[in-house]
Amino acid sequence: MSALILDGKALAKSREQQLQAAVKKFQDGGGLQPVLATILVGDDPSSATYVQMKINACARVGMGSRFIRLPAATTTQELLSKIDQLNKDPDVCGILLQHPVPEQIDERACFDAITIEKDVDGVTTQGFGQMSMGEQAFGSATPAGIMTLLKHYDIPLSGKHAVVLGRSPILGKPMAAMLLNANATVTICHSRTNNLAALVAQADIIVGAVGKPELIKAAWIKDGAVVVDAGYHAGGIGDIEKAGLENRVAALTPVPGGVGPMTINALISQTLESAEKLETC
Ligand SMILES: NC(=O)C1=CN([C@@H]2O[C@H](COP(=O)(O)OP(=O)(O)OC[C@H]3O[C@@H](n4cnc5c(N)ncnc54)[C@H](OP(=O)(O)O)[C@@H]3O)[C@@H](O)[C@H]2O)C=CC1
Ligand SMILES: Nc1nc(=O)c2c([nH]1)NC[C@@H]1CN(c3ccc(C(=O)N[C@@H](CCC(=O)O)C(=O)O)cc3)C=[N+]21
Repeated sequence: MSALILDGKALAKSREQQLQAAVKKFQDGGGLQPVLATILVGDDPSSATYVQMKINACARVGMGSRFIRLPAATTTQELLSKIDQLNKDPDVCGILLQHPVPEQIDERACFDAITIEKDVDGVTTQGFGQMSMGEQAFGSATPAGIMTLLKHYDIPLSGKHAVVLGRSPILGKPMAAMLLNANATVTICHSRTNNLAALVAQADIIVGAVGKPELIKAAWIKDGAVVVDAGYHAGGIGDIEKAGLENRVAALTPVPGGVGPMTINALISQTLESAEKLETC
């Protein structure tokens, strides 16, 4: 058996073409250009690269972006007042605060200061709560992108045992809630989980989001499973070891070219959705 490759790069590309047409239609109908504001605090080079990738994606589909770069020594108060300004700015329809922020900043308070209407990256407590309850809200970008990818490839989720490794506020936890809402039976593992290998061995669907290169071993994964790797490390390595998996699992996401492009795609599609809902845009 040769695994189905869940090609996030190709899917994101074709969805960008549809988005580009939708942005044009929105503007032809009298809408203003949808604008995503991205905030980067500090000078971490990989964060700067990710933000640039998001700005480039906006440009490719004809959306505007506003880039706000703040010094590493920014205080919580200063960041909160910047977010408040963007909340009130009628030209901005989405706000992205790049994670992580320097440690003196209360990241949760800053995420939660983003008005729900403009939370196109799905990071607020309110958005998470609404999404978890099955109410309308923008999903956290990475798990939302993963759900779009699974849906595109008709991966069955109902009744399946999904094992999510990682419980971070913008990845593992919302991923688990989305899979639960799609009627999967969900197990969430984290750094205190005792029997990781045995739990992974039971999984029909595995989502790796631990932030440790190849922590999840190929040998733990059963034949026929669906393998989703959100991890991204230098050298094109994910959180899941892939050796030999292509010949025995049902489907897998490549790294790179899997989850990453779908994250950006979720962000920009949700930005257009926000523009369509907001009366000011
Ligand atoms: N492609 C994309 O678009 C994106 C990719 N990423 C990637 O996804 C990965 C996860 O990111 P993120 O969620 O932000 O990371 P965090 O560091 O915030 O969270 C990591 C999670 O993994 C858990 N964990 C750590 N070590 C172990 C272990 N030994 N066994 C089991 N669980 C463990 C932690 O548990 P505990 O809670 O107990 O500490 C925590 O819940 C990273 O590789 C990151 O680069 C992230 C965002 C977007
Ligand atoms: N508030 C917030 N929201 C995020 O969504 C968020 C964040 N903070 N902080 C950092 C992580 C990281 N992240 C990535 C997005 C795309 C790729 C991506 O497209 N990667 C390409 C490879 C790119 C390359 O290196 O060429 C791929 O996987 O194919 C990777 C990582 C979003 N994040």
